[in-house]
Amino acid sequence: MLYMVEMIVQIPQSLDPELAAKIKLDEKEYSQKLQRQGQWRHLWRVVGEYANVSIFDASSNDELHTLLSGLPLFPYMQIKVTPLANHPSSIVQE
Ligand SMILES: O=C(O)CC1=CCC(=O)O1
Repeated sequence: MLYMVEMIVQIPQSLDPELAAKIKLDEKEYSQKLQRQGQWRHLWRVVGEYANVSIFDASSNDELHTLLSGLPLFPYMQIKVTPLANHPSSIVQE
């Protein structure tokens, strides 16, 4: 199943900058692993915001929740999930 996932990152100013840098590196590694596995299909930056829009492919809501809650930045993000269905006019059916 495909999901549109919108993430807004809000790292507190009080967080140690070295720790913040480490979490961002871990986030990159984690996201690239999921992208290589095909579970994180698209990752787009929202222009002008510390936010992204992504497309995930997960077998269930529970699997998606596990993937998202494993994000190193999870404690510092607002996440909105929208499940996607095929559009009848689309020439690509997933
Ligand atoms: O910078 C972001 O939008 C948060 C993020 C998600 C995957 C990644 O590598 O960074």
